[in-house]
Amino acid sequence: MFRDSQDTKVFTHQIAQESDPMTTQSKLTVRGLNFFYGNFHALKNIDLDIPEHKVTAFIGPSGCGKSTLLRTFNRMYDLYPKLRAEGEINFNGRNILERGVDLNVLRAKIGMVFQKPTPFPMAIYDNVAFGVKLYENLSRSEMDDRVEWALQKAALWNEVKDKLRQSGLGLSGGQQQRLCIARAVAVKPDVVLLDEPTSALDPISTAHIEELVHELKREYTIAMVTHNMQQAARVSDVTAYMYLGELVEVGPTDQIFTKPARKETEDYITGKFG
Ligand SMILES: Nc1ncnc2c1ncn2[C@@H]1O[C@H](COP(=O)(O)OP(=O)(O)OP(=O)(O)O)[C@@H](O)[C@H]1O
Repeated sequence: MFRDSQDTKVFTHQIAQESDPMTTQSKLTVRGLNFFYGNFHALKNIDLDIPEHKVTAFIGPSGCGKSTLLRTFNRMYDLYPKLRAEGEINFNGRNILERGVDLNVLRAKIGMVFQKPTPFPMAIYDNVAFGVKLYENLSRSEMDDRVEWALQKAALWNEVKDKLRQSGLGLSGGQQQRLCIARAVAVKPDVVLLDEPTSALDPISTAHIEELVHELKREYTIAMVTHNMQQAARVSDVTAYMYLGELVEVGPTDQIFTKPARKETEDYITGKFG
């Protein structure tokens, strides 16, 4: 657990000693991705590799397309008519934008946590078990084990183990967000997408989630949208800067924040723009 910003710095430094994120095998490979909201061209020719077992952060001014890009990774946009993606997003040997992809399976493999905590109006236990029941036929004791495992992964078990039958809506905002993370990991995904997961949370809950993200990347690949550049610097291995639907620059987080290759990136991260 982070005690103060000094601890956060030490932790971030340790993480920075890990393998070069840009040479790590990629989990999602995006090529020539374009996205349209009706006639509006929201993502323009995106090429990007999301490295396995790393945290990739998307930054950029409001409306630049960060959330849109994240939502293409599990085709969340398919819930709405008139939205269209073209190009390739390769995941486990398949272009997930193709017809015929089973979206339920895709969303189990590429889970998503939203900006506002969204627990289901049901017991804490059932919040975690709900998705698992859709994909697996577990016995009662296997399900108990899975629920405990997921809540442990989300660093929530100790706080809720004595009240699993109480409503998830009775938890604090930070606990609710960890419950949503437990729900996402319970189905054993490969990738977890986090869309501004801490923007509705207080600093202590935010530190909890950031620490959790560090832990989760050991087993999962993480892609995260954040408005908070300090958070991107603290938490991510790779940072991607977007502007007006284009991917301006992507690279190791240390490099993007200290020696960006593009002037536009530098202007944004130094606060001259945006
Ligand atoms: N449902 C929609 N219909 C039409 N246009 C949309 C829709 N959702 C988003 N857009 C537009 O697409 C562009 C990208 O939006 P997106 O939400 O991806 O940006 P963002 O970088 O995540 O912004 P923010 O940081 O404010 O959340 C914006 O111009 C936005 O107005």
